[in-house]
Amino acid sequence: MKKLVLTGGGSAGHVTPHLALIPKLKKMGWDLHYIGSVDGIEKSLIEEGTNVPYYGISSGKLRRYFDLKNIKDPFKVAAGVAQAYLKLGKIKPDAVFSKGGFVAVPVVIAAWLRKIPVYIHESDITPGLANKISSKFASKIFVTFDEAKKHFAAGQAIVTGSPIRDELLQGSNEKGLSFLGFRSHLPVLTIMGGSLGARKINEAVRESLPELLRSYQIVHICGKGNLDQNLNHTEGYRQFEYIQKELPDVVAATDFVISRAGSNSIFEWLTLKIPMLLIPLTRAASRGDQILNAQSFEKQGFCHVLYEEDLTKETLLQSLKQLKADKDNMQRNMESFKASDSVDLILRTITSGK
Ligand SMILES: CC(=O)N[C@H]1[C@@H](OP(=O)(O)OP(=O)(O)OC[C@H]2O[C@@H](n3ccc(=O)[nH]c3=O)[C@H](O)[C@@H]2O)O[C@H](CO)[C@@H](O)[C@@H]1O
Repeated sequence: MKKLVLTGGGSAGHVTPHLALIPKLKKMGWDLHYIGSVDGIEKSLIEEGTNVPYYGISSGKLRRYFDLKNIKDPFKVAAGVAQAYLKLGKIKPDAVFSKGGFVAVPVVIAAWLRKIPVYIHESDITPGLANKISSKFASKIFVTFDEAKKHFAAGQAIVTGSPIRDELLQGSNEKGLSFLGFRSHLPVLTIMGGSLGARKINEAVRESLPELLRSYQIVHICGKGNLDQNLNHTEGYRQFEYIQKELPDVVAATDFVISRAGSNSIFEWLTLKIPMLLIPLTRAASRGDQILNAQSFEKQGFCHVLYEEDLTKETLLQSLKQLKADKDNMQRNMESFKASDSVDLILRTITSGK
């Protein structure tokens, strides 16, 4: 039986593509194992969402800026490499597949030391630091965007698009409404501030609630620790830290979305043809990857964009009005998008061992 070690974490975008691949890999007879951090979001997503055995290793953040933790973290990364090296020695996988994030770097280095082929996937137009480092040790790099290819060595990258979980496309509108306690008299607006939530979006939404609730029923995915208990009994408003199992039904019940521009999320909304208003993470808080993602979608007529610097109660309400008015047009543009068979492309390459 062929063995594959999966790795990636730190935020859900570095894990959910694995969730799309796992059922098919199992059907093909692969023996799967996951190496992640001791307590990152990847641990609960894998342990609760699959029966793939999970192993936690030490991990440190790699920063481009000065921070006192920069002194301690290289030791944590070195410890992670040693732990991953031992684990890989026990599992003896045929390959390692990394979806990026800092925890993946020690696993990739350990795999390279053991001469195990490494595959990685990059979801954004520009690679993150973890994937930039990992690419030096990888045989092939799968990328979501064609524009990402130029950041890697010639011939190394394959455009596969974004692997999307099958179940996300099979949700039920009725089940979604019933789970949310909603009726069908008003459209459902889902707000998803990235897998870790977004403070500024949460504030603007909560400030605009009285106006929003006149026109929409609201699902607010606000991230861990961001629930507002005062709003628990607000009619037509449901808040969640994260939605795992019920997400397919919730998206099936969704008419409009306000979302961060994380790559996996926006390709999911696009595939589901749900009109989206994107509020990308700022350059101050990131390398600007979400801005590029959002601009690429905007150019193709798949979304409207509201920059966080311009986000106020007024601009939020105004942007939503424009989104509603442009709905049919946007959905027509989305119809022209043909998703690549991402899961199969990735599986074919990993299986062929090239
Ligand atoms: C802050 C940060 O570093 N963000 C990055 C991170 O975003 P983030 O982790 O938010 O990633 P994405 O938006 O790409 O993916 C989030 C995933 O989580 C899922 N989900 C989310 C909320 C929820 O309640 N339930 C649920 O299942 C979504 O369906 C999606 O599959 O990785 C992305 C892909 O590299 C990057 O583009 C983002 O810039």
